[in-house]
Amino acid sequence: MALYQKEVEMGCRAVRLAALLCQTVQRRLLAEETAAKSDKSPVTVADYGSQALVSWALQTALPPGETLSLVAEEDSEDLRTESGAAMLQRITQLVNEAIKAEDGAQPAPGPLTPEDVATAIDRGLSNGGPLGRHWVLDPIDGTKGFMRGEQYAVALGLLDEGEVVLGILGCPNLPMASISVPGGVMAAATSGQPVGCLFAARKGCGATVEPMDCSLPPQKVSVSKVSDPAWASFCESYESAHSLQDLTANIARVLGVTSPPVRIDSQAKYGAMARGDAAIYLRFPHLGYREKIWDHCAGAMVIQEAGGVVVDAAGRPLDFSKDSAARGTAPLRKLHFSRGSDIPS
Ligand SMILES: Nc1ncnc2c1ncn2[C@@H]1O[C@H](COP(=O)(O)O)[C@@H](O)[C@H]1OP(=O)(O)O
Ligand SMILES: [Mg+2]
Repeated sequence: MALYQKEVEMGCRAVRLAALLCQTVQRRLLAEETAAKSDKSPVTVADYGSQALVSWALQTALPPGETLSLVAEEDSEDLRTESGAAMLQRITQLVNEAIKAEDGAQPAPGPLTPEDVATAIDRGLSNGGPLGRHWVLDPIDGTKGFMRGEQYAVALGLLDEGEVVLGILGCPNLPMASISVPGGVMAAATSGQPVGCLFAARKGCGATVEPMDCSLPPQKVSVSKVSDPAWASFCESYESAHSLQDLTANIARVLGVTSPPVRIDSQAKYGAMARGDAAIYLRFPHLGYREKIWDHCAGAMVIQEAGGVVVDAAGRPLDFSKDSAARGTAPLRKLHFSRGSDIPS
C-alpha cells in the first residue's frame, strides 16, 4: 500500500464522522430562537464531540496495542466536574448517534459511555514534537463561522518525524462549486453542485477534493495559475478581530489586486484556495494573538500539495514540529509555532 494511504483513509473517515456531528449540532442551533444563539454551549458541545469522534475513530483504526498521539484543542477537565456532567451526557449521545448514522450499527461492544468519550477527548493532550507520529486536530476551526451558520472546518493533520505528511479538511458548508463567482458562497451553494467538501493531501501525492456526501469521486485540485496580481483575488478572515484588514487592504493595493477580498471563516479558506477560488491568502493577527499548530497544519498541507506555498510574514516556512515542553514557558495547552517561524503579530 502507498505510503500514508491507510492513514488518509483513517483520517477521512474520522473527519467525516466529526462533520456529521457538527452538522447535526449546527442545524439544531440555527433552528433555535435568536436569543439562544448568543449561548456558546452548542459550539462547545460540537467541539468536544468532534474531538471525541476523531480520536475514537483513529484509535480504533490502529493495530491493537498501538496508542494514538493526538495534539488537539480540547480536554475533558470541565466535563468531569459536577456542572459538566450534563454536557458530557449530551456529547456522548451525539457521538453515539453519529457512529450509528455512519453505518447503522453501534460500535462493538456497545455504545460509548461518558467515560469513554472523556477518555477519547483526553487523547488530544499529546505534546507533539519532532519525533514519532502525531495527529494534529482542530475539532472545529472557525467557531464564529459555525455559530453564524457559515463556514467552519474539521482540520486534521499528521506529523511524522516533525514533518507534516497528511492534511485533511472537512468543510461541511463549502460548496463544491467555486465561490469566486458573483454572489460568492450563496451563489455557489445554489448552483446545483453539492455543498460540503472534503479536501485530502498526502505528501508528494497532490491534493484532492470530493463532496462530503461521497456523491462524486475525489478529483485533483491545484492552486490558481494567475501570476499577475492585478488578476488575482485574495481571501482573508471574515472576522476583522482575527486579522488586520486595513493592512491586508493596503498590501492588496500595493500588489495591484483589484478584486474585493473573499472573506470566509476558518481553514475552508485553504481549501477554497487549493482549487483556485482565490490566489492569495493574507492573515495578520492582532498584536498578542498566537496561532496554534492545529489552526494551520492541515490547511497548509492541502495548499502545499495543490502547488501553493504557505509562509509566515517574513517568508519563512511554518514549523509544526516543536513540542510544548521544548518551548519552556508555553503552557501545556497552548501549542504554538516555534519562535523561529511564528507568524508575527
Ligand atoms: N483573536 C484571534 N485572532 C486570530 N485568530 C483567532 C482569534 N481568535 C480565534 N482565532 C482563530 O482563527 C481561526 C479562524 O478564524 P478565521 O475564520 O478568521 O480564519 C480559528 O483557528 C480561530 O480559532 P478557533 O479554531 O477556535 O475558531
Ligand atoms: Mg482553529
